[in-house]
Amino acid sequence: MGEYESAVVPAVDSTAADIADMRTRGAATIADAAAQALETQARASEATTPEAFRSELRAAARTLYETRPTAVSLPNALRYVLRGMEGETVPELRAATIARAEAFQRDLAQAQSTLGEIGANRLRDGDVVMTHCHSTDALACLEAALEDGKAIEAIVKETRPRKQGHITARRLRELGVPVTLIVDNAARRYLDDADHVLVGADSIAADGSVVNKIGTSGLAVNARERGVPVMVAAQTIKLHPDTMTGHTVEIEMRAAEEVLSDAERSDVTGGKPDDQNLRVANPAFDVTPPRHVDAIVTERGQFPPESIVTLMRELFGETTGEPWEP
Ligand SMILES: O=C(COP(=O)(O)O)[C@H](O)[C@H](O)COP(=O)(O)O
Repeated sequence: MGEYESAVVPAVDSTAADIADMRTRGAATIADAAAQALETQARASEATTPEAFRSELRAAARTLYETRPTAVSLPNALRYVLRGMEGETVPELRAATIARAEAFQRDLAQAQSTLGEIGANRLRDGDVVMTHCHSTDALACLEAALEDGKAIEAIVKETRPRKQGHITARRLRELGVPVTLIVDNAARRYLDDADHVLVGADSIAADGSVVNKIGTSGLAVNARERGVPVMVAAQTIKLHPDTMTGHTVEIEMRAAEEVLSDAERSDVTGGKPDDQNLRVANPAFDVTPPRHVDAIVTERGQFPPESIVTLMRELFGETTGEPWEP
């Protein structure tokens, strides 16, 4: 344990646990919660020297960062807040960090609503949209289209194993959108009824590849074959700066129990739950190549995936490095 890790406040640990256990989930929501946790750390810090304050905030950032590896919005949020940690005294550092975290959360909400308005322009009155998982950025596009007075229907993929499609279906029903909920395996059949596939992203790589919930890439391949355009709604916080220098995005592997309960395992193994030759693979995300994506919609406009790198260079320069690095 580093010198300052013990000074990380319980609220940061509980935010980290909520992210790791997916009580807080979805890339934008994770980023928002992480910024909020750094703000809480800044407010609660009992550091008496600027060096101790900075170290505590970095330790908090590291605790948050180590929860889920795939969504780049998390390190991007941490990096953004820590870069604003400026000042010569503890009160100055505290005030600057709090202001920066608050600005981040405001900008995040604003970016989502701007993105929604841009994405809504792609949707016409009467369109049917197929969704996968639950993405607040994707829903922002649908919400803006509804506000424009367009009638929209949705085909919502259940999204195994965690069934985030239920969250999407609930939210869409709250908005008055007629929903057809389907199991993931029915997606190809129902693509014939869809005018768009609309998904979010956890990370977007410099070559325009989209990292999103497992099953997105298969959906995109089928949609391309069926001639249904694939639209990815992703705030620029989803752009992965490290991929500009050749790094790949780590795909999170989650617990076997999400796929197979203990009782099911016992059933499958004929009462031998310790059978080492029954393995469960549970990747949370996959990578959709740019050729299967029609448009990436951000708060800075809509981009063909191949040109997203120009936006990345503009926003991040050549930035890499871990968020907690001084
Ligand atoms: O893949 C997921 C969520 O996966 P999980 O449920 O494993 O977190 C979402 O499509 C993206 O995170 C975008 O969401 P948003 O648009 O809300 O950032």
